[in-house]
Amino acid sequence: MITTTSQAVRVRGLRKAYGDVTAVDALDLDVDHGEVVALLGPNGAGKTTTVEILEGYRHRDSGEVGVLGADPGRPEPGWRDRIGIVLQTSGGLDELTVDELVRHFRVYYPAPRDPDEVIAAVGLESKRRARARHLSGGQRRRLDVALGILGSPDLLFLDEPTTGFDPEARREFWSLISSLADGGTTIILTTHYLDEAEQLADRVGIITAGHILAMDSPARIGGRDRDDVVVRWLDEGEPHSATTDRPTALVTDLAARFGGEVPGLSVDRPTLEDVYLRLIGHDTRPDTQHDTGTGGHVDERPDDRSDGPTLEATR
Ligand SMILES: Nc1ncnc2c1ncn2[C@@H]1O[C@H](COP(=O)(O)OP(=O)(O)OP(=O)(O)O)[C@@H](O)[C@H]1O
Repeated sequence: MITTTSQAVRVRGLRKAYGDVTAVDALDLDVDHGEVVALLGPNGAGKTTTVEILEGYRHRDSGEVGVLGADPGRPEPGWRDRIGIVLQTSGGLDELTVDELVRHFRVYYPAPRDPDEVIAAVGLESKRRARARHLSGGQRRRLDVALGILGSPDLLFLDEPTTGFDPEARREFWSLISSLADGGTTIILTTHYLDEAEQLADRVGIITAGHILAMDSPARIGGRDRDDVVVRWLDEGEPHSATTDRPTALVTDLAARFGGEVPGLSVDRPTLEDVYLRLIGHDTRPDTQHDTGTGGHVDERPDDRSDGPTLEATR
């Protein structure tokens, strides 16, 4: 049994196969208390299997797993009460109202939160008398979260929490999750939305073929912070761009050349999606075309301008 409590989750060499299919393969994972970690990966990468093993709902073939200091395969009394789970799809008891459902599920926890407080926390006060089957998709998801946090979990699992949400509902849901994180809840979420991972997660883990390919903060994963940057601007209405690892120097030169504001200036780092696709083997970023020999690559420039700010700005 793992006894360390310095981390909320510690996984070493986790393996799980379904017959011939290896779903999880030598996976290591560490999650600190209070951290929000997003697990990303293509369909069938092994995210759900991993999370279900952490939740104690699926047996592993081998490897060490510690969740809140216990082995989820042999949970200690009270362990499950410290975990909240919001599944991909939930249903049942749809004839009950929001109020009835929250009060109904309280009985499963030794020290449940106040039902009114939970309903308010997920923003469902105006729907407390609505039957679950009459809720919209986003409202239903909020109810799922209400049920997931009812026991004041130390660790909350969210499986693709905002699938099917409209943009406004997604933003509202993110602020709900952020407020739980601010309150110290450790959160592990799986998602296919890169912007969601970027918004919510302290660290993202990219899983492919059952193991973690990369794990870091959204800003640094895959060397994103060190990647070349694309600087774009307009010169007499013509678009120019350059790829450089020294964007500040380039923008400073451009500002000097234009005597102040650089028309149409934008400075773009690779998005989390760019990095994700590159890491899983689908690089969609355009190749650079010309090397200026100065740490900048000119991607694109009109043929009739051979000596504008483009090249000189990078020198
Ligand atoms: N109960 C099962 N029986 C047999 N094979 C399974 C079972 N559950 C998952 N698998 C297989 O294990 C692999 C990993 O599946 P898993 O559901 O963990 O992936 P995932 O990353 O969560 O995918 P998704 O993003 O599509 O939800 C897949 O090849 C899947 O077909």
